[in-house]
Amino acid sequence: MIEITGLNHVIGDMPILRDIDLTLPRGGITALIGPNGAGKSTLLHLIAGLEPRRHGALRIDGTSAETLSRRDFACKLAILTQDTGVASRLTVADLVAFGRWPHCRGRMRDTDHAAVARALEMFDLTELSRRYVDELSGGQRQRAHVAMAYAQETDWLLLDEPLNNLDPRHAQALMARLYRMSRPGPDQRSIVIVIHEVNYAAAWADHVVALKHGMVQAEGAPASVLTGEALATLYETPIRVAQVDGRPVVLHHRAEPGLAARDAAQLRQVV
Ligand SMILES: Nc1ncnc2c1ncn2[C@@H]1O[C@H](COP(=O)(O)OP(=O)(O)OP(=O)(O)O)[C@@H](O)[C@H]1O
Repeated sequence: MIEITGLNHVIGDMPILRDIDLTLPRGGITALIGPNGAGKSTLLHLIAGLEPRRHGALRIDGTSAETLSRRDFACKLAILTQDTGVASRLTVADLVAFGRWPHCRGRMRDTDHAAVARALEMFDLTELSRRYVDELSGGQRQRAHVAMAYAQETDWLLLDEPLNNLDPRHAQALMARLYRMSRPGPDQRSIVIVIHEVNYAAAWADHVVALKHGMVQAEGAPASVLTGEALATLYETPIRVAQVDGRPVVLHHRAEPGLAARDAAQLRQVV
């Protein structure tokens, strides 16, 4: 598990994260949700050591983050940030191979090539492997970056909005793969994922953490965090939640009750 205690983060004189005490369970999918600017990316960056942590403690699977070397850290935890940049004149296979750097330091062995091939296959990229990354569509490029993080073969996978640019088929396929790899087994991964479309959290997450104004507003199982009342408070907008197949379905697109029926009635009158 990842244990965060007393985490505070300030940029200039602006508090970004405040008094975060959080335990992210090992195995399964933890979804980080919350409005724009809540501090979700900052929290992932601090966990991954991309930004210096000045206040608070971080333990990863029982080991204090300070005692891990950069290389050990990179073999334990991979992060996909929102700002991946576009790697020009790099093929998909080359990009994914970057995920092997902490293991091979640029000297790819058979095991590294095999890991790259697995990652390409896992994310439906085998046919695109020789294409240049800057010639891919946004969704294909996003999948290539997720594959790079996956190829790092770490216990922990931190993904900041990996569903960006993905169409429903690929978004669902990605969540299904993450779900499968996070189930118990010898290669079980622990996934922490920032998601804006809360229905993907509702459908796939085991644990949900809701952040607002740099603080944890709620955490727990999807059914306990993804209620209409809690989400309306979190996002400061009307939100209704229905139940389908025993899981919450979040209706945030037009949440006023009866609106669709009234629209339809009005339309009938016009016609
Ligand atoms: N480099 C920076 N300098 C100043 N402020 C920053 C910097 N990076 C982030 N912030 C501020 O920190 C706060 C949290 O940002 P963060 O990106 O962590 O939020 P988020 O929850 O991931 O948002 P989003 O959903 O929009 O991606 C925001 O108010 C943002 O403006």
